[in-house]
Amino acid sequence: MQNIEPDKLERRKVVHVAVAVILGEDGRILLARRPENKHMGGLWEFPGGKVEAEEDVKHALNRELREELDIKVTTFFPLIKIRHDYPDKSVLLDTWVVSGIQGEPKGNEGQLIQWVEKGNLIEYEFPEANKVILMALQ
Ligand SMILES: Nc1nc2c([nH]c(=O)n2[C@H]2C[C@H](O)[C@@H](COP(=O)(O)OP(=O)(O)OP(=O)(O)O)O2)c(=O)[nH]1
Ligand SMILES: [Mg+2]
Repeated sequence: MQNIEPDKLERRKVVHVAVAVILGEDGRILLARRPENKHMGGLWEFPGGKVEAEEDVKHALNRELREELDIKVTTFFPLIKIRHDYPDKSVLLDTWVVSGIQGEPKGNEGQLIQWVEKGNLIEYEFPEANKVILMALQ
């Protein structure tokens, strides 16, 4: 991380993000590629998005996967929460394993999606905060 003045960091609001490690029946994990024009654009991510004001994180998880992938979540459990300070933004990645879904995931917003073997995840370029998620999955 670049240097960010400590008092500036303290005043920042943290963006709460619902993040899904979607496990297929064959054990592969679903990745999506972030659009170029967005924060962390062009990098691979676990699907998900911002928790809205007054929204419960579980609701956000279900809503984001319906919006982004057109699937329904049936089984999920918490994995890890990661607070990370990017130079321009602070996030709380509220990360869940989704082990049951209904429907076949589609890149509903034009994003590339790909099922990846756990052992091959290291070949993909992720945002910095994801390192901890990748470690938690080992
Ligand atoms: N979904 C997701 N976001 C991640 C990951 N790693 C990571 O640093 N982020 C960051 C990037 C963004 O700053 C933020 C998520 O925002 P987002 O752009 O996905 O939010 P969203 O789906 O609600 O989209 P929008 O509000 O821009 O339309 O979290 C990840 O693995 N998955
Ligand atoms: Mg998103």
